[in-house]
Amino acid sequence: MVVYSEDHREETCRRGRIEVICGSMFSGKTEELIRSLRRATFAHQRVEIFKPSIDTRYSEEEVVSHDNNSIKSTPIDSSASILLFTSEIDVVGIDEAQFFDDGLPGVCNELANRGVRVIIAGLDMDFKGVPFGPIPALCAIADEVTKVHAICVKCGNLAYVSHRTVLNDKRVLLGEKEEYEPLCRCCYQKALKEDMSK
Ligand SMILES: Nc1ncnc2c1ncn2[C@@H]1O[C@H](COP(=O)(O)OP(=O)(O)O)[C@@H](O)[C@H]1O
Ligand SMILES: Cc1cn([C@H]2C[C@H](O)[C@@H](COP(=O)(O)O)O2)c(=O)[nH]c1=O
Ligand SMILES: [Zn+2]
Repeated sequence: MVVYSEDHREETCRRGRIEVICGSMFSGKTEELIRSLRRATFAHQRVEIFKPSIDTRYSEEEVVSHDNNSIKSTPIDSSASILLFTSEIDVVGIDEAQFFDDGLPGVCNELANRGVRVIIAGLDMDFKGVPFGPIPALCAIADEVTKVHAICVKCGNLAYVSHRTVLNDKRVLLGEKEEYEPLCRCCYQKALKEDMSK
């Protein structure tokens, strides 16, 4: 039996592919990314990990999950830089991909066409429920898309969006539990109504 995310043929054969892990905040995207990249390292594959340099939330140099799991990464400003670091690499991991520019899908396609396995984690939607940055395009060109879910902090159902709990309308606002809560569709609608009446 092949367990979810343990398809060893897909993990280890050298065929290029694009895998997207998306969902709301606290849905386990980074945990899943780190797990896949660690497994690739155990399989003696050459792994390189990138994150946008604006994401300094927990660490400048590491990808860090909400549970404090971490893995070393290279912070970069532009998706084009990924191509400079990835000759002789088998697996490329990218976290917080929603913050990258629209060149990212082209870069991932080029890597996959060269035979690289590309694993991308990112928010599918912003706090307004609008598809975020290059993630929709990445989902379209991906060989595999995994949508993960947090638990709605109001009712315990599966969450689908990250509700911003502080007053700020900018699309990019780094944050954690002080600024965001994962909510299901129903609780999100209620929360938006409450926000409007404040
Ligand atoms: N409401 C929640 N639902 C699910 N997990 C949560 C929640 N709040 C905190 N967590 C923690 O967040 C972890 C996932 O963190 P992480 O992989 O960094 O998520 P993401 O990258 O999607 O934001 C979970 O393993 C869990 O311990
Ligand atoms: C919804 C939303 C989130 N952000 C920020 C908040 C965090 O710093 C990251 C998401 O991190 P995670 O690993 O998925 O928990 O993105 C934002 O800037 N704008 C938003 O709309
Ligand atoms: Zn709910």
